[in-house]
Amino acid sequence: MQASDTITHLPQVTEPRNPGMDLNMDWVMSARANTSAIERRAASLPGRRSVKKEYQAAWLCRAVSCIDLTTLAGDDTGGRVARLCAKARQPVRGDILQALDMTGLTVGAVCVYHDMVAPARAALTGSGIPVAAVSTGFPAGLSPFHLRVAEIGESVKAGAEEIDIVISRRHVLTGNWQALYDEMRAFRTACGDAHVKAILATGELGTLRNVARASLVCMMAGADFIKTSTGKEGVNATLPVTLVMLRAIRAYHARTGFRVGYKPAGGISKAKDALVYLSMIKEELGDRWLRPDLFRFGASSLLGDIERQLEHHVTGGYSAKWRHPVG
Ligand SMILES: O=C[C@H](O)COP(=O)(O)O
Repeated sequence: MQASDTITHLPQVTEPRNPGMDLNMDWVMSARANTSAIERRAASLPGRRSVKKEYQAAWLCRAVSCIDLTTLAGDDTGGRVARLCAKARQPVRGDILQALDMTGLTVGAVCVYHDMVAPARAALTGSGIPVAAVSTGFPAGLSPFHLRVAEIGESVKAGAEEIDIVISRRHVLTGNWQALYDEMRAFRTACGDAHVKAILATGELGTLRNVARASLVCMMAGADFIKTSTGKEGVNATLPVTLVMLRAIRAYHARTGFRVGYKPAGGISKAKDALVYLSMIKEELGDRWLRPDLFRFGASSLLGDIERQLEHHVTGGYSAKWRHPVG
């Protein structure tokens, strides 16, 4: 028996998120992940043509609108963040966007450390693009709990509308689901009206079953999004982890009617990989999730390759066959 099997019930979740729902630890513990089946399916995905050539430009524009354009470096400056924000406002060259009839396209959000929230907010004024702040002692989440909670409040005060928190991996690794639930609840409360994305750091959680259970607990405790990684772990977003998290989101939606978003992050830098992720979302969750309010890529270097591919599509004459990927 694992430590996680000895934990009893979570408190019943009766907050607005899960009105009247009988969600408890039994449900969390029933989450399984058939690792070999998931890995087989994930391995088959990139080999297939995920999106037909004539629709790829539309899908790539959709991918752009779902990017959390990120800089999370120790040498970030106001100048670098201002340049990033200019790119966020116009992520692709104007002539390409015009040819695709996509002028006005922007990314989903700009994602920075706390100290860069104010410069980012200033640079994005009037754009409608939200600022996301990584928080709670990102990336390890090992600073004192009260400071992690306070950090959220500071970033919200500075203008962040989205907060990407990191969970304590040890709560998962020791099967202390109650502690994970309580931590997530406290972070959720500190966010107030800001959206909260729960970074699971899946590369450090040991098993896919742990990923499934941590996903459910974070959703029950109020996460608006679940996110794979900080980008700083040894292993970041992967397709098997994505399948597990998408299925947890699907199970949670089936049980509660509440749609939680998904954000793969870390190491996603190729347009063709972005298409694989989008087609997985469409297959596992449906078109409703292919929008920035429910899907984001956390990426610092994906945009360049997408822009290059869009240029090829335009010069290849595919702009005339423009089709919107979802309804
Ligand atoms: O949340 C976003 C990630 O830190 C970005 O990772 P990346 O730099 O590998 O794209």
